[in-house]
Amino acid sequence: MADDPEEGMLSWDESVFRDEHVFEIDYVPETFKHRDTQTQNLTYALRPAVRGSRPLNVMVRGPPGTGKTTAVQKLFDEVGTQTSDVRTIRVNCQVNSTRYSVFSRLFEGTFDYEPPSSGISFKKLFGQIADKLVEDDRVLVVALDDVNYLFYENEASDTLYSLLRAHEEYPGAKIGVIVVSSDPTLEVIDELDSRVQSVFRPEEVYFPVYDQPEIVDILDERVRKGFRDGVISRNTVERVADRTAESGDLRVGIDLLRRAGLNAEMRGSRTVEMEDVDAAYEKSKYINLSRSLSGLSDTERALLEVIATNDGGQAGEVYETFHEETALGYTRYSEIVNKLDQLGLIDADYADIEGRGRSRSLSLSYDKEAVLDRLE
Ligand SMILES: Nc1ncnc2c1ncn2[C@@H]1O[C@H](COP(=O)(O)OP(=O)(O)OP(=O)(O)O)[C@@H](O)[C@H]1O
Repeated sequence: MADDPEEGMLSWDESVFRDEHVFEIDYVPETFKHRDTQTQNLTYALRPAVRGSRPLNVMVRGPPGTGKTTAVQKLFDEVGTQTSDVRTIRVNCQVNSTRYSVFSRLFEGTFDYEPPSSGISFKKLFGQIADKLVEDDRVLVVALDDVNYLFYENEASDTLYSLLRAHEEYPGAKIGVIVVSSDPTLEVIDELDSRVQSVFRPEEVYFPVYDQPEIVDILDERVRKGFRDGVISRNTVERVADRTAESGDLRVGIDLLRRAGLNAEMRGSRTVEMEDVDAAYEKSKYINLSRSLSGLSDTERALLEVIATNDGGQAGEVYETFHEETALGYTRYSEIVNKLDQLGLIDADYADIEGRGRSRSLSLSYDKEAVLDRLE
């Protein structure tokens, strides 16, 4: 086949990629540029844990795709190389969005197996985790990643309260918490109950969006590892970085490189050109949308679909259709509307309606077809 490639197609052993894996979501970059201050502050907060004491709590904030999860991952890896007396567990709150489910994950991280599926009380679950910590004389560091999802479900205060007061109920238990929020509009401390505020005074670490030159610098490593030599020019990488800077999310840039590479191959080209990047951007720009949608439950998706088909509709009318489809009541409906609004998927604005006072109109924040396509 390599001798006689069909016109316009690369043969199987020809590729623009050297290693496509570096563009995938679970790839942990070797170098972590432009995050020195943040890494230092995080390390400083965790130093006491390495010495066997309770670490400082930390609040990490910053928009999506600014390296927060990567920083925590790298920090936990580093702690692991220093000592085995600290247990580090990262909880993805998009998946584990209630106190019970956060603690189930902590149980799993502690014992290496899941808690009994028949269900045990929260108190028991917590007791077993704490007893094991004290027995092993280990410090536990919990990273609540995407903690904003706990707020959307009204579970943040209870979860933090349990973690922060653990040492009172279980003497000898040493737990530190890193909360990571990717919702720039969420005032984490203000939104907590006062009983939590009085015990939670975290160090703050902020992750700003990367600017265009920083993005070029960071993407350069992926380009060198992921593409064969000479496949993509500096100008084209600059274009990728321009697009990425518009969205502020580094994931857009990584996804753009991969899709542009695939587009080039589809054209039968051995080089990635501007046109490949521009075509890829039509998909890559929605990476954040896809990510938000992937965390939604069936009912949340159902409501979003109703809103999409009645884009700009009044909250009351949308509710009627939603209720017909799901039989859910108004309270649950309002909660989901708020969550979709907080996630940046919809805009729920109050407007004066003639003769009917003030009412909310619900409109999509993204292109309708883009949402409907991805909901299918
Ligand atoms: N400085 C950097 N160097 C190399 N890669 C980076 C850097 N910062 C982020 N990345 C990459 O960008 C992607 C997104 O980063 P990460 O998941 O850490 O962001 P985040 O801020 O946690 O996002 P979210 O808030 O949406 O969870 C990952 O693929 C990560 O490897």
